[in-house]
Amino acid sequence: MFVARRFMTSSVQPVRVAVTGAAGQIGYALLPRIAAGEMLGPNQPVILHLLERDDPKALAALEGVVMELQDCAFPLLRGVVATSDINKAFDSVDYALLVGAKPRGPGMERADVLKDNAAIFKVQGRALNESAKKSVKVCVVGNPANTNAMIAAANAPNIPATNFTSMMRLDHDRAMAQIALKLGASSVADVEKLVVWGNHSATQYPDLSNAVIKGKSVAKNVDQEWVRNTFIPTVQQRGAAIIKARGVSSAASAANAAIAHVRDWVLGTNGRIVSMGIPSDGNPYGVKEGLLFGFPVTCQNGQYKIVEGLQWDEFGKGAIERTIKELQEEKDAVKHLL
Ligand SMILES: NC(=O)C1=CN([C@@H]2O[C@H](COP(=O)(O)OP(=O)(O)OC[C@H]3O[C@@H](n4cnc5c(N)ncnc54)[C@H](O)[C@@H]3O)[C@@H](O)[C@H]2O)C=CC1
Ligand SMILES: O=C(O)CCC(=O)C(=O)O
Repeated sequence: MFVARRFMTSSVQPVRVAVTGAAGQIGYALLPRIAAGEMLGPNQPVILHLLERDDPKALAALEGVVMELQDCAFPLLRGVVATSDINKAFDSVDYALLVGAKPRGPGMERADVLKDNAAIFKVQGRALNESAKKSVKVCVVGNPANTNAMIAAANAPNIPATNFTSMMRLDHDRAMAQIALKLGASSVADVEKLVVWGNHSATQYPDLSNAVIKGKSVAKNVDQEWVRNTFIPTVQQRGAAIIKARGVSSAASAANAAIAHVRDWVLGTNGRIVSMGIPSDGNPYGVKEGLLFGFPVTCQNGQYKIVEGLQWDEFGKGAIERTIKELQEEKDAVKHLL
């Protein structure tokens, strides 16, 4: 299936954005926002490349999504390629949001979908290598996101490994919201210098030890009992809580986080710290190399940079060790795909 539509001309050249799993629930929440300019800015026209499984139901649903995108009459949307052909989907793309994968159900951990999903990311890494621009920026959302991003990078030798990132932003935003709720911040945006380290899983370490609200230390205004027994488990288990409540996994908040992840990477964070899953090679924190790990970063001119100099206390060191161990176990389980 191939659908392309032109609307109007502009002096700014359109960029190509691939979204996999485009007919899924995150895709449905994500695509109108990309087409509206929320991800790449209000002056940047886009051509969407939408990939779905070669399955009649999935492709019929995708056709419906394309019709709705047309019906929104987004001025920045300069074309839509809707396809189950992976090379067409990644042809000359500047950005790729790899969302399409099997979500976990109630009672499962994210690592439980590793076996089913890992193979998808080998194929997609290879196809990106063959068809995408060498400068393509990749954000992996499909779970387990960190390890999937590592697999895709390992199968795309012509694209810099640093261009493959995984989404930790939902965890970051969840943690910001919990702190703002606890301390009655007038806006979540007042919470700064928060970090979510490690894996997008129940071993992640949401770390508020450096966080501030309007310059005031968060850690000094909350007790350790709340941090360890409420804040950290709430953030770590939020995905499961949403699956339990909705019957399906988070979609609106996941799409929002994907938009924020790519927007900040491309347009910059103005000095604010955000959490991104990035290759651990050469990191200043002594995290084992060869992993895809959530780090604090700032972004400028389309590049991310790890924020240096943050400290972990003994509790933090233990948490970091656990999340490294889990990522290493995931890596060992997929070594045949690397
Ligand atoms: N990193 C994060 O913070 C989050 C990750 N997720 C993950 O995102 C993924 C997608 O979630 P939903 O959209 O809710 O799932 P969904 O099941 O609603 O949609 C997934 C879509 O991907 C498609 N798909 C599956 N394999 C594909 C392939 N090889 N190529 C192209 N399309 C393919 C399916 O046909 C389906 O339309 C899941 O793995 C989920 O666990 C979800 C929320 C947050
Ligand atoms: O939890 C899951 O497995 C799916 C959604 C997700 O990753 C999340 O909400 O954090």
